[in-house]
Order: sequence, then C-alpha cells, then structure tokens
Amino acid sequence: MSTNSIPVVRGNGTRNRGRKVAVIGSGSWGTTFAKILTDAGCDVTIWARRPELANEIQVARRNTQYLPGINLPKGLAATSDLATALRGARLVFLAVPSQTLRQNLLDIEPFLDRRSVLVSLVKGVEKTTTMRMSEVIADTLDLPPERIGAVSGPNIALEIAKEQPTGAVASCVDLAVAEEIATAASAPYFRTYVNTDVIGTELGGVLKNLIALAIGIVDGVGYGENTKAAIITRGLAEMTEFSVASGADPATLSGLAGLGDLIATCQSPLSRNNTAGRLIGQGYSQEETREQMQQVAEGITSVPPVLELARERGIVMPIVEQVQMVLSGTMAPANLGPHLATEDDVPRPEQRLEAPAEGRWRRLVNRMKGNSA
Ligand SMILES: NC(=O)C1=CN([C@@H]2O[C@H](COP(=O)(O)OP(=O)(O)OC[C@H]3O[C@@H](n4cnc5c(N)ncnc54)[C@H](O)[C@@H]3O)[C@@H](O)[C@H]2O)C=CC1
Ligand SMILES: O=C(CO)COP(=O)(O)O
Repeated sequence: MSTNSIPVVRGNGTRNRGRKVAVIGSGSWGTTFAKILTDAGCDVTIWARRPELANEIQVARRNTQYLPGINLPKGLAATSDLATALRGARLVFLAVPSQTLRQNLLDIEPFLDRRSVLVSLVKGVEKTTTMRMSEVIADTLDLPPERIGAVSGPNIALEIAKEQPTGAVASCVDLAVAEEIATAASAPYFRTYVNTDVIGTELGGVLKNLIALAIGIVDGVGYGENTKAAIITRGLAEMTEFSVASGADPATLSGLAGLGDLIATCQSPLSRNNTAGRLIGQGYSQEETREQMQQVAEGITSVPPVLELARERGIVMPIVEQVQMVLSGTMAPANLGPHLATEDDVPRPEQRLEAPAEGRWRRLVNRMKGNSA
C-alpha cells in the first residue's frame, strides 16, 4: 500500500553523523544532490568519470561546467575511482543518464557493499527494454525491491544548488528504507517526504519530461498561457492514466513527484526538456537541438518507449503522440495542442471525458490487481 506524502523531520546534521553515502555521476543533479546530502550531515563521496572534474570538486569546491557560480560544501569528497567512492556506502545514489545506467551498474557491481541500497535519481526509461530505472537496477544487479529506491520531485538543480527551498519524495517498497533515504537527503532547504509507490514516483519524473517538451514546443511557436495551461492539465491526466495502468497509486501523481515536478519543469527556462522543446518549436531539427544542448534532456529519448508501453497497455496519450510527431517531423510544431486535433486524432468519445474520472482510475487499479470490478 502506498503511504503518500508522510513528512520526515529535517536533517539537522547529527541525525546523519557517520552515515556514509556515495553519489555516482557529477553532472548538475549528481553534484547538487551531493551538496544536499553533505549539508544534511552525511559523509559523502561523489564519483566523476573525469579525474579533472573530481579534482575540481575536491580542491576548488566548484563544478564550473554544470553548476557555475556555486560553492560546494567543504565536507564533500570527490574521486574518479569507483572503489574509493563506494567503500562502506550503505546508500548509493545514481545520477547518470538513463541510457548509460546499465553499464554504470555493471561497473560499480564489484565494489558494492552487500547491504547497499541503490537509489535512482534518474528520470528516464531504458530505450531498448522500456524498463524504469528501478527495473534496470533489479535486472542488472539481481537486487530485491527492498534494496532499491528512487527520489523525485520538483528539483531544478541550479535553484537547489542556490539553496532555494523545495521538496522531493523518497520511495521504496520498504517504508523503513524510504525513511532512511529521506533522512539522509533532508537539508534545511530540501524537505524529503516518503512513499512506497516506486512505480508512481519514477513515472512522474519520466512523464513530466514529455509534457515539458510539449510546453517548450508551443512556447517556441509563440503560443501563450491558455495553450500551456491546457497542455499541463491534459498532460497530468495522461501521466496519471499511464501510471495507474502501470501499477501506480494515482495519489502519487498529484504529489511532488507528479504535479509538483510537472509545474517546475513546464515553467522553468532552466529545464533542459523545456529548452529542447522550445528549440524544436522554433524550427530546429532534433539533431540540431541535441547538438545545442550541453546536458541531458531525458524526455527526447523517453518518448518512443513510453508510447510503446502505452499502446501495450491500451492507454491513449494524445499529447505525447503529438510530441512524437513533431520530433519525427510529421507534424508542424504549430499544430501541437489538445485544442488543435486534426480529423485523424480527434479523441474518441471515451477520451473526451474532461478528466479521467475516479471510477475509471478505480477500474484500472482493479484491473492491475486482478479484480474484475
Ligand atoms: N538537472 C536536474 O535539474 C535534474 C536532473 N535529474 C535527472 O538526473 C539524471 C542526470 O542528469 P543531470 O545530472 O542533470 O545531467 P547532466 O547532463 O548535468 O550530467 C550528466 C552526467 O552524466 C555523465 N555521463 C555521461 N555519460 C556517462 C557515462 N557513460 N557514464 C557515466 N556518466 C556519464 C556526464 O559526464 C555528466 O557528468 C537525469 O536522468 C535527469 O533527468 C533529476 C532531477 C533534477
Ligand atoms: O527533473 C528536473 C526538475 O525536477 C529537471 O528537469 P530537466 O531535465 O528538464 O532540466
């Protein structure tokens, strides 16, 4: 059963004394998350692929490429050696691109403590398998679900690195483990709640990226707030329906990992997915957009596998379908929008219900649980 949004007391430095944790990946989110954990009082080592970046973090207390202008905390250790990063770490936070996670897991496997809990901070699905990141972890390392967690929420890295306050959800099927993760990751400017709905927590982070792409596209075209509000609102309905059909609790999608992250990503010019969409809306090709982006925009990679899963599950996602058509060049960006459906994609009568009604979600949940009601 999911226990949504149970607040966890903020870390105060002493609660985490002696708690050894590792962060794998030194991009914008890995570095910011390492700062949160350090500020929460954990003993943190961050791993960077490039020794020069590890050195910059360790010595200059900076990560100028990913977090310009941010001073990193003194206690944060950095290394490019996996064995050093992982030694004694009970919690291992993963902040690498979704498409490299499987290989990164194989690389870290020899150095993992046999009690380690692996926590995904990644908001993508694996393209070749359509797996969520917790599934990739279980598949690669053969870990039980009690040793796999996810953290997600409205978490634009640079804002948090500047200590602008926000929250997130730590999720694990074992509530005690979710609480352990949340305690480690609760700093004065970062409040972490817990739930046991890993599927909903992960899918919220994956799916909001697709809606943020749509928002970026219509922004690039020059449409205003009505268009964006319609896409956000209908986007949340698509996210919820897909997630529930995948086994999630609908309440998770109304929380920080769903609606919260959707709002942040759709509104922020710092969002890479939003920015990628905007470039596409302005007429740049997908290739040109990828070239211009210096950082990961997970949504572009997630669109095809999410649509594949949606079709398998009998879920219709008109906005995500339209994003796919724009990305593949078969629809003009100016035609994206729920109000602009062409004759071919006019919603079927059952899709015209303004929101997926409670009863419809309940039927989906029952179907997932094997009940016929
Ligand atoms: N930046 C943000 O605000 C947030 C990002 N996330 C998620 O965190 C994940 C990581 O994203 P960011 O740190 O933002 O990306 P980023 O683009 O800032 O950094 C990616 C990092 O991965 C490294 N990398 C690239 N290929 C690699 C490989 N083969 N093996 C290991 N490392 C490799 C890069 O060198 C870089 O350090 C993504 O799934 C993203 O959706 C989640 C919440 C917030
Ligand atoms: O996940 C994020 C905010 O919660 C970051 O979004 P982008 O990957 O679009 O920058």
